[in-house]
Amino acid sequence: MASPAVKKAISEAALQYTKPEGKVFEYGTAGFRMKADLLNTVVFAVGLLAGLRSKKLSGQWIGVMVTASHNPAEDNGVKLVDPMGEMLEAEWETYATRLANAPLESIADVYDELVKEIDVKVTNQARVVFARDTRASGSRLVGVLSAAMTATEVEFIDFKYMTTPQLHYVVRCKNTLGTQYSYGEPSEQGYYDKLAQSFKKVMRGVKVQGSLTVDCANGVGGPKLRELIKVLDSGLDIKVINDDVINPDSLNFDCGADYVKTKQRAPPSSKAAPLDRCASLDGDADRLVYYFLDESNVFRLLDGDRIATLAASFIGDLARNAGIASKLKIGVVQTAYANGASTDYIEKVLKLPIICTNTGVKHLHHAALRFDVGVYFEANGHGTVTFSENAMKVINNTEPQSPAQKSALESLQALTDLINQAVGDALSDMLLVEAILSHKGWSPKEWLGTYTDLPSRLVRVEVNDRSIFKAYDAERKLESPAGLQTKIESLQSRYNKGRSFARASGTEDAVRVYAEAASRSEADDLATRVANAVREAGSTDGQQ
Ligand SMILES: CC(=O)N[C@H]1[C@@H](OP(=O)(O)O)O[C@H](CO)[C@@H](O)[C@@H]1O
Ligand SMILES: [Mg+2]
Repeated sequence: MASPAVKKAISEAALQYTKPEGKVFEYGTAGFRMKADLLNTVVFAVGLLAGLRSKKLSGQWIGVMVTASHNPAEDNGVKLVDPMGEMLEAEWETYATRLANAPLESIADVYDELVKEIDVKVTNQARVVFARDTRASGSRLVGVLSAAMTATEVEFIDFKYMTTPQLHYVVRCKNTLGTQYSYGEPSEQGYYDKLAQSFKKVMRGVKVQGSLTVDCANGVGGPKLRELIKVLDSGLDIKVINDDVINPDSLNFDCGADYVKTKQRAPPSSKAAPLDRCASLDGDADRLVYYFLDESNVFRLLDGDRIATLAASFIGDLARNAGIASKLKIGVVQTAYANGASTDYIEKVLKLPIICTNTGVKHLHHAALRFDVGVYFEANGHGTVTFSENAMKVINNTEPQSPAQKSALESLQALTDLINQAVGDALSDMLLVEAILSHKGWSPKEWLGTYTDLPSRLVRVEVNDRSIFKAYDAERKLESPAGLQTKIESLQSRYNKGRSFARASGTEDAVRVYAEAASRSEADDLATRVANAVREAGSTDGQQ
């Protein structure tokens, strides 16, 4: 049971805030996310829960990140990070939702109910690290977070501005410090040094060709990339663009990974010439996409599926060259949004197993852990590679029998440090891509040439109640509304290589429809027809 003093402190601190009327909060795929001025009481609840989570886990460090990623500048959000740098355990999402919806007058009681229900030893230590992106509302919100933690006597460290993956990194470092699993120095500098040193190792004997233009979405990735460049002594020429963090409205405006992926075009501010290598980060630098203009000035996108295939093929080659391929189960994790051509390429050319999961990185991450080397990416650019304990052992303990084997093993070792295994990380993924392209001697054109994407279309459909759209089979099929799945299947069968599915978004009040087919017009046509069917099912079902 929480002490009366702590309960009183919670109540007093809570009453400084006002709960937005009639709003129901839910801890979704990306934590809580909404207009920043509605977030005070939610962040307060998250501060309380972070302390409880740490106490429950015997004082391990928990992270709290204040960000709304690629959303507009006026939004903000908050999410919790578990001890190994992974997303909050699913069961705790419901506790977060409960606390966030508790009336302020009784929030201390709800806190106490949770203490009993989850069986938290309140006398345990609680330790939390937090950081925020560059949104103007961030400083107010970390103030609220600190108030909740002060009331509940939680020890905390404010890491100020950080990218989301940097915070995940720090959390994992804090909890592994001094153990055999030590992940690194728990500081921002420690993060840069680890990336720079491992990149240098991976790049031994190869040279980067040309320069890389990086669009930082005018978010926290800009200043952080500049810090990274200071320690990257590797011949990589990075041109930083869209790194304005002074003008608050510029964040994610006409730039960034989400803009590039959804609009299928370069940011208007980009001055890159044809065949120049370009990349875009999102607002909190956990998403990355590459692109270039071809000889005819046509925009060419290299998205998360492309990064996954590039990484899987490179790691597969290294494992073969190191003579350890038979000891490592390498696999790829995708969602239904992965382009069918990438899935085909992984199965038929790379000959690797694939797992398809629900949308949301936590699902992909979880599935990736089933492989020794799990390469996972969402098409939109979230992703990373995980290495199992067995993989680490094999990579670190195999005695090389030849110089070629030695060099492949050293590259693999360096890759395990270069890759942020805690979470998808745009800066780390970017160095990974640069290293692979350098090793292969590829420009983005050769990378694009590995396979041809099927034209695809993503449509957002607003319906009365998206909760009636219930998906199964890794969200590739719908069990309700009744009859809709049959209709979608009949529509897709009319198109060459047609594939389409619809699912309720986990982050927006809408149903997303995806369609791909052999030609642009067929993909567009299929998407439109399925979207119409969804709209119709959404409205008739509401009236029944
Ligand atoms: C099609 C799509 O891009 N969906 C995104 C989006 O999820 P939805 O559940 O589709 O709204 O936001 C998630 C969180 O950022 C991200 O993980 C996911 O990939
Ligand atoms: Mg993001």
